[in-house]
Amino acid sequence: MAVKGKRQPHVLAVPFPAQGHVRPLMKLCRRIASRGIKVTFVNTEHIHAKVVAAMSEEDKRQNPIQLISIPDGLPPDDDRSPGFELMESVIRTMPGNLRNLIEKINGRSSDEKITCVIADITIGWILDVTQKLGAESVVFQSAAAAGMAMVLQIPKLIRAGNLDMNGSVKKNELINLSDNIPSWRKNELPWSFPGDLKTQSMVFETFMAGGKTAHRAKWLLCNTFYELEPPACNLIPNFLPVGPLLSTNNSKSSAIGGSFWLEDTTCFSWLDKQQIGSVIYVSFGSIAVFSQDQLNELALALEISSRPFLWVVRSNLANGSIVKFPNGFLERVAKRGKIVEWAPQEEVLAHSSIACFISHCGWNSTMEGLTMGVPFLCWPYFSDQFHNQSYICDMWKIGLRLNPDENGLRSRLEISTKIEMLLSDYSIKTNAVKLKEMALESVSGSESSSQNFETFIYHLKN
Ligand SMILES: O=c1ccn([C@@H]2O[C@H](COP(=O)(O)OP(=O)(O)O[C@H]3O[C@H](CO)[C@@H](O)[C@H](O)[C@H]3O)[C@@H](O)[C@H]2O)c(=O)[nH]1
Repeated sequence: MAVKGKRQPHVLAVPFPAQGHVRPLMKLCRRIASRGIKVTFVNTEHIHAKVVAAMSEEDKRQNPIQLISIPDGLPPDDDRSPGFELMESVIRTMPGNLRNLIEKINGRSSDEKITCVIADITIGWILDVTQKLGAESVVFQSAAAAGMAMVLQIPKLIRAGNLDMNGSVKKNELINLSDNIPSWRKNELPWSFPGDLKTQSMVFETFMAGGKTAHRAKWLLCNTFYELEPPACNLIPNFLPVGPLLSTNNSKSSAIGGSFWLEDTTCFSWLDKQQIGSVIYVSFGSIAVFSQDQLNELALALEISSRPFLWVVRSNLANGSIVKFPNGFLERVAKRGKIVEWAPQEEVLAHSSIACFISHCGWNSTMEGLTMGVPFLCWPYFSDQFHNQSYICDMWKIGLRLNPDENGLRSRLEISTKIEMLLSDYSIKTNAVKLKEMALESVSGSESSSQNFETFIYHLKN
């Protein structure tokens, strides 16, 4: 309950413009809104259009948060792939656009005023602008607490000579934050863009700036739970892990919101027809791309495995080319394979027919898979995904790595062999079930993430 005479809370949420950032923040905002707090969610115009297009009419009617947009400064025909141009444009245009937006909202009436801004840590520096307009600052991390801890340690790592000013590891050594957090290797840091130093420097700079602001923020929220990564959580001041962030309803639609593509709900009737614990789910998030050779190897591995599979093949998965499958592949696997452009992933992973998850180890996929007790076959692509793989394989022991050959390819033999190894590994399955129980406990009643969320709601209202 808001205290009489106090301003009504009004939260403005600002994600970084990418699928893996928009979706978890939207899940959090839905939960906040479900507690009677007004939430306005700001996407770039380009992403706003995608998000709205992927919502059903019912979702739009039921959506408890207000969706609005600001320009991203890029020309309409830009493909807005994560990289230098997008980052540069966001840095150049977002502060001014947000200032104008907040001034406009605040000017409407005192009840409308923005009281709190939740910003993704990648663009955490915008909080320097919004704080001047009277809004409290809260930082959100859509990846692991370990990544957040790493960002906060950047100045120390530069002073110690571990990192240079481009965010590269100076001495070709491992970066270690604590004995119980997997080390980071060269090119596997959250800001790493191997082979593209210009983009990496810019991303590194924004992380550094976001980290500085985060030290001054009231709270640092994250889609993790304390029991999953205690040493990393302990390194972060004012930290409130509130994960796993799950969809708030079971309507088997895109009602969580925040999806950039229309979810193919025919997955459910297909999964219903498969045996319990039999289906290989294959999905690489929203950014990872593959060479045609690598796509062929994966397709042929799924064929060799003889198991049912559900494979998410985005139209842009083949690195700018049209996706092609090996000759006759689709016909040969037609009876046991389903290929979709975008799946309702969280619900798919929760389905009893799923046996394992071939994943790029994006943090959202990692949290969703572990919350559903699904073992992983890890295929990281860039950035934090390598560190997530270390968590999965070495720390939590709920998955296996895929090793590339001398040409950098994961061969059909490697993939099909590891699928069998994974599915016959009893200890991995047992660990996955234990972690699922831990994850679900953390969001139930009196447990850690649930309590942290209550603390945050109380703070917003009082
Ligand atoms: O068919 C699909 C495939 C994915 N998803 C969802 O899309 C999100 C994808 O997020 P994630 O698994 O984190 O992958 P990316 O899209 O690659 O996410 C980016 O953002 C993450 C969070 O910061 C980072 O961990 C990743 O490395 C980075 O690539 C998840 O919620 C999935 O459930 C679907 O709904 N349907």
